[in-house]
Amino acid sequence: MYEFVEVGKAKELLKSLSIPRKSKKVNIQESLGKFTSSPVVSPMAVPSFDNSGMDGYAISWSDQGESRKVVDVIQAGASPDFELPKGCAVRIFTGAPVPKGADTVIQQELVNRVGEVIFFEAEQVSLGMNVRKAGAQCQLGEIVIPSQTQITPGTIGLLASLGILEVEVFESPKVGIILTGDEIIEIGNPLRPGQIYNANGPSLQAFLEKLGIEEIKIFKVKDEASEVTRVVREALNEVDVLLLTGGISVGDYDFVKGSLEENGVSQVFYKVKQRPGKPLFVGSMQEQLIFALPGNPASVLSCFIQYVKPILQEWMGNPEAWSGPVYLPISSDFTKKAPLTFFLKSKINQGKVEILPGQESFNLLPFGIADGLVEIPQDQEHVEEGSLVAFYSW
Ligand SMILES: Nc1nc2c(c(=O)[nH]1)N[C@H]1C(S)=C(S)[C@@H](COP(=O)(O)OP(=O)(O)OC[C@H]3O[C@@H](n4cnc5c(N)ncnc54)[C@H](O)[C@@H]3O)O[C@H]1N2
Ligand code: MOO
Repeated sequence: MYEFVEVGKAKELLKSLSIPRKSKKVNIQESLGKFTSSPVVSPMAVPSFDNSGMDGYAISWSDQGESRKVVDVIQAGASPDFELPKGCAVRIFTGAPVPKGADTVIQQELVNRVGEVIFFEAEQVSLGMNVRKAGAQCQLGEIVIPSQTQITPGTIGLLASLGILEVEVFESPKVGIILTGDEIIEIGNPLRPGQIYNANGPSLQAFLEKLGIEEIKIFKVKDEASEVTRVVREALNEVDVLLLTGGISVGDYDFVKGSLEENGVSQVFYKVKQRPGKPLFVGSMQEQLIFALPGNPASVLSCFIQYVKPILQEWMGNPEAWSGPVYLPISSDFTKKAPLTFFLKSKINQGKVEILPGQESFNLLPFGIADGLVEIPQDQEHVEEGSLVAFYSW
């Protein structure tokens, strides 16, 4: 049971958790952004027949001379059952099958046609030119997409070209969000004194949707111990990953940690040497993972990006889930005193990263324009303009 761990240790603990990934078959049109859970094997050779790569004339290269008699026409979609006679050519179009006996296509720009005879210069022609051979793209049984590949529009095109209707992908976990806090009001309602709008819920929901989480359940609970325990139990019956916001600090109305323990959740770690997001709690129960995010909006978003997002990506088969930050030069000096890792809302301007004003953990203003977070390590007090800093994009 770890307490007040460094950021690196927190990530190490998360990486060591076992993740119960499941896979399912989906229609290729619904697979965009998901990761393949097994290699995709080609059910056929592609192209399945030799075909022309140009509009022109199909000939046999070994026939002698610089002219041929045109004896037929083959369109794309045709299935010719004749063999090209010696010394002859057929008019052919892009994508049309090259007939038996022909091995070379001369594009029409290189040909002078007079009546039924074509003339060309032999030195401009080479054996096999403009013929797309059967199996040139892939052979029957060949692995065309490895496991754990993210499906892009291009991948979908490839799958369709192979006649594949469904693809096996990793399922996304069901994620629950429990919002705690008597002061939290849904947008669309008037605010009474002491109340604030629920910012964490909509923002977490958007993050989850962006990651491709398909099932999201939202729960709201009053700051009352028995209620928090009841709603945690209800949520744990329904989801694979449970996120909570607020109520994880040490206040008299912070009931989340106790409620999780009462429901049998074991602590992986509690509190991280970071700002914002210090009171983060991570727990596990059988195959479920539980993240109690500190209620301040900046803490929620920082903890989500640093810890929840990579776990969810790993769950969904992304091999780059923990690949870490990119390094960019910082646009001005930065100094901190506290021996904590800082995560700072930042914007990229002309290749440099700028730390935005308003870094307090209640302040959402910089999130309006930020591109991501800069990480300043725990023991570093000063960063000089132009030096490289770790940057995590959304
Ligand atoms: N005595 C101490 N007090 C606090 C400590 C500490 O170490 N000792 N840590 C502070 C830090 S750091 C953080 S972060 C917060 C975390 O507190 P909780 O997780 O218990 O969160 P709450 O108190 O419930 O809420 C904090 C803050 O966030 C607002 N909030 C909550 N939910 C939402 C929401 N859905 N949308 C928008 N804003 C939300 C809430 O109104 C509070 O202002 O504890 C410090 N205190
Ligand atoms: O850990 Mo808190 O987010 O600094 O306010």
